[in-house]
Amino acid sequence: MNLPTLLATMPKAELHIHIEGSLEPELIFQLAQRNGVALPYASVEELRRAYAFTNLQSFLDIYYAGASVLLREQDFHDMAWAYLQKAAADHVIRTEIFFDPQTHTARGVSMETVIRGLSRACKDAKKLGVDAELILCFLRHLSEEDAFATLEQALPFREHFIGVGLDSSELGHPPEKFARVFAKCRAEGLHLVAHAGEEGPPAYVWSALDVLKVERIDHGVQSAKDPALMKRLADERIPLTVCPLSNLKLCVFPDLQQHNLRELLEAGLCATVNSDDPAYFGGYMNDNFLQTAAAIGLDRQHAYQLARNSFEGSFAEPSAKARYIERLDAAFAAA
Ligand code: HPA
Ligand SMILES: [Zn+2]
Repeated sequence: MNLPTLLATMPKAELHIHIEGSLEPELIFQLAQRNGVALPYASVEELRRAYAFTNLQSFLDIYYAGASVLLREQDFHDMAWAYLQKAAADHVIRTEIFFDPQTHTARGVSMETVIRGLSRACKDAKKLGVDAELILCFLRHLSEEDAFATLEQALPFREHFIGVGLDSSELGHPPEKFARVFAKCRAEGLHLVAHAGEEGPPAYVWSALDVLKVERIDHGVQSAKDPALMKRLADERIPLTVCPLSNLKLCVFPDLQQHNLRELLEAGLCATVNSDDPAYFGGYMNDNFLQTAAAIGLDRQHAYQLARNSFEGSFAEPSAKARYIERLDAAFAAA
């Protein structure tokens, strides 16, 4: 089996996907019509043409505007279901999905509407052969007080999400701004992750680990600038959820050939490949794997390690992890 086919068909986990970032322009227009929401774009093509980003903030402005069409439980379900079908087609057998409740509650949509819609789609995903879980993200450009209020609204639905994360504008909003709310989440037994070192410095990765006590770093590619941090990440096998096409589209790297994924892997880090916001960045999981492999020259061993890292880095129960890895080994043995 050639490498592209192996990359596409190997079982894998996705650990970094914002569900609002899976909203395709076609679905944005359908939902706008269904809900009577006016859009500042005349057509799907015009909206797609606006997807020319120069950095994280230029993307976030359009991403939050796109989410304004989501009003009802069914809308959240339909968005997640569309993503889960794409994930299944890419041989994703486990996915841990971020959602941004503050983007919706700030518009008057209830926490219950958001969580029930997404959670129903995750349960339905079993029919597709995908184990899907939810991770609630706090928006870091808002206050910690706002994050506490969000947690309060979400706790009645505690059984519907497995952890919390931290996303949105990184620069100027270091992890330590959220020290107290993460401590509370930890006491609640929630898993903890945070975006760090996407555009921000290695210091933000250190504080995500040492102050927030996160179990995984989302992005983390700037860690390569700090040898002591690289050693820590490798020694402790702290997973990095790397998103190559996102990094390309948000100009974190000038081109995919210069992406440092290989460097991270070869330094022994638990690096993984993920899609981040696939509707905005030009590709789902297999697009990320195939384009990155071609650009930086990944081989069969890298492919195996990336898939294995994705299961190792997941929050699945040990028995489920073992089953996933058995399926991976069987796929490589047959290939
Ligand atoms: O890549 C990202 N970084 C920060 N916040 C985000 N929200 C959606 N995608 C991202
Ligand atoms: Zn992200």
